[in-house]
Amino acid sequence: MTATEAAPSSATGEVSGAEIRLEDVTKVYPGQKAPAVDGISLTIPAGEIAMFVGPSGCGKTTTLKMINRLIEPSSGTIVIGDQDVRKRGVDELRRTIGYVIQGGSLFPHMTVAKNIAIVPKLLGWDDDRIVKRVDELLDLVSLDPSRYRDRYPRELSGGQQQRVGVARGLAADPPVILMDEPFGAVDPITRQRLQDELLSIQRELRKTIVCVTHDIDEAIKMGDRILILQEQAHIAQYDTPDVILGSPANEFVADFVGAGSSLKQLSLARISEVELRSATTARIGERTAEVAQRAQANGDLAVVVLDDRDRPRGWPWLRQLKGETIVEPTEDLVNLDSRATLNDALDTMLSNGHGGAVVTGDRDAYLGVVDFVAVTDHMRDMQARANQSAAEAGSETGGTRIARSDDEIDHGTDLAGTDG
Ligand SMILES: Nc1ncnc2c1ncn2[C@@H]1O[C@H](COP(=O)(O)OP(=O)(O)OP(=O)(O)O)[C@@H](O)[C@H]1O
Repeated sequence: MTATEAAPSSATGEVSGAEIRLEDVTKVYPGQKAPAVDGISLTIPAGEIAMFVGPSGCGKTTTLKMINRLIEPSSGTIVIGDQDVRKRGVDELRRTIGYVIQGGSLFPHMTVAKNIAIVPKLLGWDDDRIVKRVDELLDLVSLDPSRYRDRYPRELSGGQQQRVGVARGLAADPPVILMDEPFGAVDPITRQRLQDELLSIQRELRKTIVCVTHDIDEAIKMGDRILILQEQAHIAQYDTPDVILGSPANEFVADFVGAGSSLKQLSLARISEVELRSATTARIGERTAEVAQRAQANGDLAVVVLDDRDRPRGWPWLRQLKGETIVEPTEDLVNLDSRATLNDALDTMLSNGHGGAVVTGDRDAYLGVVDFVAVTDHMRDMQARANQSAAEAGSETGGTRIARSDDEIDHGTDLAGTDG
């Protein structure tokens, strides 16, 4: 097995990605004097998500596209696993690197299944294996295979097209996936869902993912590491989100990340840190009277309806339960993945009228319900901890870092105060 043919991913969460190393990589476009990318060196550990952010024209996309040789570097070395990408045929290289761009870029004349199967077909997989893989991937990106495999891209919403784009990027189980503004073209709620789905998929697959984004909140939410670039792809800072938020390396980073970072700290805290409540659940086909009785005994006014794979399908109020048995709900329930951020949680809670949200884990399976009080309590705890570490940092170092923290804390108080 070569370094770029990773072992098939399993549900165990083992790393199936490969390390990516850039060594003094430069790109000068023909006819230009100044390099678009000027000697960047960077290591992305196997199994991590690296988010590239920076001002327009700073060289994010050029850097990304040099990894799969859509753009050839002028000098320097790029190594994936233990192989120099220049030593590999361009076609073969690209088949082992997933590539996902804005809108999914699906071929309009091909069905969803055919779009997903492009690379496996090129790799000569037999038909049975391809059919199985396509269904498995549609399932993974939360599209019911029987409903969607034979549709054409025009018969899908923007978010669904983007999901198919992600499925296509994953099709041949590549160790490395490159993404260029993958969720740039969808509305905020769909964007949040797609982000959550990608995080959930990544929890299982542990690929190495490199993703260009314009959205610093997306970078904070998704990234194990964030690369902040200045002009000509000079590195302003490359670190974990909490270090970048807590200790920006310079003014450029501080400005870029934005003032009042406690709001952004909410993007660091995950639902998985908050205590969940176990709400009354019901199965499709169960007798309504029994479900209502159970809910009343629990003091619940609504029940979470689960399908046969434990996936929440709806969250009807008791008064909405008509008929003898529980039927498949028609509402479009917005679930929260346990890796969603507290920011996402607040958005979802404010839009559904339940004062809470249904939380799911791997493969969209039901975990529990998070409510408004639990989130605001958690925010208060976070703030108390931030206060304490600011005070401790103050007694050690004094000065500017404290001023910044005070600023952050004020914003935190505002938020908790207004919404809670
Ligand atoms: N094919 C090309 N020929 C000449 N110059 C190019 C070419 N592609 C990009 N550039 C220039 O190289 C620089 C970096 O471009 P790149 O697209 O990598 O930036 P970016 O950070 O991804 O920008 P954005 O956020 O706007 O997409 C820019 O100054 C751009 O104008």
